[in-house]
Amino acid sequence: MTRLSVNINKVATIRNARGGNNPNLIKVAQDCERFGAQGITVHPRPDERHIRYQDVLDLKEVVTTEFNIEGNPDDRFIELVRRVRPEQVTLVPDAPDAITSNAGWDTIRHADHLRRLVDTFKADGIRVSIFVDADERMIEGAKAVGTDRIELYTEPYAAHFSDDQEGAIAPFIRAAERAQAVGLGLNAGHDLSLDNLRYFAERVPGLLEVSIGHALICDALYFGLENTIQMYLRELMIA
Ligand SMILES: CC(=O)[C@@H](O)[C@H](O)COP(=O)(O)O
Ligand SMILES: NCC(=O)COP(=O)(O)O
Repeated sequence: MTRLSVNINKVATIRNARGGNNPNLIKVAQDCERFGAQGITVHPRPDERHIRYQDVLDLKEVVTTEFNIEGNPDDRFIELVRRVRPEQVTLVPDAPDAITSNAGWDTIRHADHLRRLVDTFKADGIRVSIFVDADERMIEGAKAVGTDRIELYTEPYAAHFSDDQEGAIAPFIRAAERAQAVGLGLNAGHDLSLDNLRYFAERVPGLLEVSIGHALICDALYFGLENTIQMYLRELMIA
């Protein structure tokens, strides 16, 4: 079964808009878990425009499901992750000025850097996932640096889903098969939604986890957080 990790970045974005503590990120994380989420994902960025570094420390005290910290491994991020020791760290190569993550790693060009990071985090007992495009060479490169899992960057799938479902999913099926063949665990995320999630989860083999934030929090405005999480979980309950 594919697990749902709820990315709560957008909740922090709303909180930060007024400088107070409404909505309370800690309570939202706990409620996501109570409503069925099997993990909590955060993606702190250097400008702390949504998740603050202190949030990550505070969340560590309360999250009882899988805690997944995503981000670009600069020195501050590495120090934070090593201090918090979440169940999983996901390495994402996003530039500090990127609006959101917009590409996976070139795991061949950055092999030495990634290998050092993987070794460091694994020595701390943290599972490592590397964010990659649905490109078989990049998956083989990820395997070569010793990561436990990869996270497939699903924005291209989401962008093409409405006009060509089969074409949109094809590279992701190939990528997943490659990951399985080389023995890597498989996560996926970015722009997954109630529209495109079931089709993805039904067709991509070995999908262990999806992390979903933007669309899920938008849906919660209409359906409420509890209903929304249940709706996403239903999309993942595939016989
Ligand atoms: C790696 C990934 O795809 C997500 O973590 C995404 O980057 C969410 O970040 P934002 O909420 O800042 O868009
Ligand atoms: N890793 C992807 C993630 O955490 C959430 O991405 P999105 O659903 O906010 O696009």
